[in-house]
Amino acid sequence: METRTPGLVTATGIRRVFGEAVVLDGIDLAIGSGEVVALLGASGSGKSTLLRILAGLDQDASGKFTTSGSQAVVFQEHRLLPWKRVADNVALGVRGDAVKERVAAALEEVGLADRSRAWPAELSGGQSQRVAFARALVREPDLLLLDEPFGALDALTRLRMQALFGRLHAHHGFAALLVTHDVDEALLLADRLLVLDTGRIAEEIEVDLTRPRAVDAPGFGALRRKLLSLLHVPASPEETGF
Ligand SMILES: Nc1ncnc2c1ncn2[C@@H]1O[C@H](COP(=O)(O)OP(=O)(O)OP(=O)(O)O)[C@@H](O)[C@H]1O
Repeated sequence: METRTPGLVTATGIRRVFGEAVVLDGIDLAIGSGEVVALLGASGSGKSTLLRILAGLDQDASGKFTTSGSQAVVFQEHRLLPWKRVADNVALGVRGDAVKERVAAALEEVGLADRSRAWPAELSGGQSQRVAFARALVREPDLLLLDEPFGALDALTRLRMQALFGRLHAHHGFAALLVTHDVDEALLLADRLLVLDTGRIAEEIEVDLTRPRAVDAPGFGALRRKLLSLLHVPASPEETGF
């Protein structure tokens, strides 16, 4: 694993308003080298807004933040250019030496070495999202910003993609901020969880589960129940009532 820059993101007092609505109201956040941080919260709690601010895609927030190292972003939708073949999509905007070889290596890593000449329209949703990951990897990011990257995939493909993410992280050691609605995904992948509620980070949880992780490993269920309760989701038979 390569050595990465420590303290990739440091944010203090991030505030974002849309008209009258205060969406983020003083967010403090730090992401260290190689750390995977999952960001959870109800729909509309401001997860994507925070990710967009950190990615530099929303420049109208107040507060302070610094980032160091290189970044890549993966969205829920793959955002491939339909008129470019897979390899050309991955290579888009990449500079430096041996781009062709780096693109081939990234496609190999996501299991799509044989689809480099395909058009995006010829790929399944899961394959398209693999290409989106290859496009991020080829930039050799210190930090990946992931906005529900598996949210549009069917349940089985999502599990495969989570495993792929785990392998890529173990190999490359990038840090990641993972916006997700999926409690199991957060517990499988993250070192730390942040729960957004009414504009603030309401809860921060260290995930002290050993790796490799599995949903039926000891401790997983207890953390899952705690997280669902923080997210106000009924989990026990008494709460679900059916
Ligand atoms: N460009 C915008 N203009 C006005 N309001 C916006 C804009 N972008 C986001 N918002 C509002 O900010 C709030 C937070 O939106 P955001 O997309 O960050 O939430 P989220 O937690 O990612 O939601 P979801 O989980 O449903 O994707 C919402 O109330 C949304 O309507």
